[in-house]
Amino acid sequence: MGDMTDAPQLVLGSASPRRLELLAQIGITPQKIIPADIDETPRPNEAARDYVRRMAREKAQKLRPATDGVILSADTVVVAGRRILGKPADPAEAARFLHLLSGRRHKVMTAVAVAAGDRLHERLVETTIRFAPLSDQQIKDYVASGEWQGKAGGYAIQGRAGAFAIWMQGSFSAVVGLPLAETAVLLKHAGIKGQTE
Ligand SMILES: Cc1cn([C@H]2C[C@H](O)[C@@H](COP(=O)(O)OP(=O)(O)OP(=O)(O)O)O2)c(=O)[nH]c1=O
Repeated sequence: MGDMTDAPQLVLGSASPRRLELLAQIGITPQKIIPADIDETPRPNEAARDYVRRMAREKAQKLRPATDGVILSADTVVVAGRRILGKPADPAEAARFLHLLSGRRHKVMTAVAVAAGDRLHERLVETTIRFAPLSDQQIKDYVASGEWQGKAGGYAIQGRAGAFAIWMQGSFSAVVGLPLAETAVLLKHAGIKGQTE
């Protein structure tokens, strides 16, 4: 049997292996993966919410002209007070981020954008997490593990940093990079269904 559906093709506009795995978790396999390389510099005084939405949107818009089908992209940042923490550039920055997050509450914001035809829909999901106080040694060991690489805020809750998170309110999948409930709804409206509906 060939492909009997007339569902549009799905293009995942992301280099994140987490986003691909999260989609697989709800039975969605993109036909193509095309990471979008955009300038991730926040504008002066740009609010975190505005920034993360703009990033998700710009990733989708960058791919739109050359890409048919439905495009899914997302962006995740950690927000501590008024500071936006993206992916640390090096181990020293990862350690600085973890010192900042130690013993405090912070937010993880993930925006997801779905472009279909000339329409673009987005959702922003915010999760609040509280970290236990982290000792210098814990931070050193964590940075040495390398798990901070490519992760907003310098940690991955789905790995050993799960032990740092003593409380959270929001969406676990959003923290890992893609809010599954909201993504499923956006994709369904664009004609793409997973195995959960
Ligand atoms: C806070 C946190 C982030 N992350 C990841 C999710 C994202 O992949 C990454 C944030 O970087 P992003 O810039 O959102 O995404 P990316 O560079 O990985 O991929 P692309 O831009 O191509 O879509 O941090 C975790 O995996 N676990 C966590 O606990």
